[in-house]
Amino acid sequence: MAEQQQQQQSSSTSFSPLPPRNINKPIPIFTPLQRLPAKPSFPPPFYPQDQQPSSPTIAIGIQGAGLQKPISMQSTVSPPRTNEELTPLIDAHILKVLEDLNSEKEYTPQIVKDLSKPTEELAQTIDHTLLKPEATEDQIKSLCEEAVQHGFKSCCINPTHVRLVATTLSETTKTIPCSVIGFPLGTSSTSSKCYESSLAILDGAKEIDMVIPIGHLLSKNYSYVYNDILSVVRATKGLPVKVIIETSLVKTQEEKIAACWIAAEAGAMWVKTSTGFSGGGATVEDVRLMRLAVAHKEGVKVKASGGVRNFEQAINMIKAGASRIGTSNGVAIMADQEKKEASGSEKKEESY
Ligand SMILES: O=C[C@H](O)COP(=O)(O)O
Repeated sequence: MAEQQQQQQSSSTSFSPLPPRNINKPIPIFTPLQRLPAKPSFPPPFYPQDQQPSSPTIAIGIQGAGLQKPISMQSTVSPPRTNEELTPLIDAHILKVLEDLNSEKEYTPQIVKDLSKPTEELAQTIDHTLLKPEATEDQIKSLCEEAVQHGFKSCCINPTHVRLVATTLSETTKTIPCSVIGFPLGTSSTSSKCYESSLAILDGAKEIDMVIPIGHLLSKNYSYVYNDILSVVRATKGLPVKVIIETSLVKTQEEKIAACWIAAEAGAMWVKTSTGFSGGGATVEDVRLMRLAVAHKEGVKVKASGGVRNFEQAINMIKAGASRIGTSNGVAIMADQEKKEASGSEKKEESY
């Protein structure tokens, strides 16, 4: 009875944002009901007019997060864009980008001026990544140590490791925690992605890398994809969101351009090629295409990720238009050239 009352109270309490979490404090143990904030600090997902859920009680996945009693939540924000509205805009954009692709002569990277050797500037383009499910705490700590040592931009990890990374990196501002969301499939509900993002941010994440619902993109259900990204962007309250398109599963240039346009329009700051978990990674062609596909939106950048193993590959990605490299080979990338230089000077010495 008391539990029932508590649930009812919880569903009718006025909403307030989650308090900031002190990352140095031990994590309290929550029951699912307690863990759920009285009201999520993210806005409810937006449903296009043509895709309103049949019952408002399923509009947000709160039941799955611990509540027995469904909560009715209707968005008070103006309705998002419908497929009918989005499709002609996307089709026009596809034509324009394909034209640009054919006519572009030259591109000069704005970042990393010296492309001949690893520099601090290059290190600051690297998201030092460990996303394997079996990653141990010691390996995550080593990831942080390497990132600090080389001056990488971020440590990119799964949400379960964000708190450890935030604590380990608390002395530095140069390297930040970056959490993947809906990773690696992108198939979790929009509400789950929002909630996952909110918790990751409370744990200390400073950037969010989310995976799009790929099947919805391939079904040309553009409004679903737009809504998914927009909801996460709003949940992150101004932190940069990178949108992973998973280019190995999105076969055509048209679909990749559509994904980039939607991400940029929905407020993402980055489009990112790959998770590294779906059998393919970043290619120079995709990075170039994605750069052109977001060029209309000032400030939106491209992250190349998946399969970038050495310095040369990293530089090729930057030359194609990547401003960030997501890689589990950051140390090798920085060492690669140093090794080449060392063996070069040995050869010189030998020849004297
Ligand atoms: O998001 C980044 C990727 O998972 C990194 O892929 P990688 O392990 O092939 O470098």
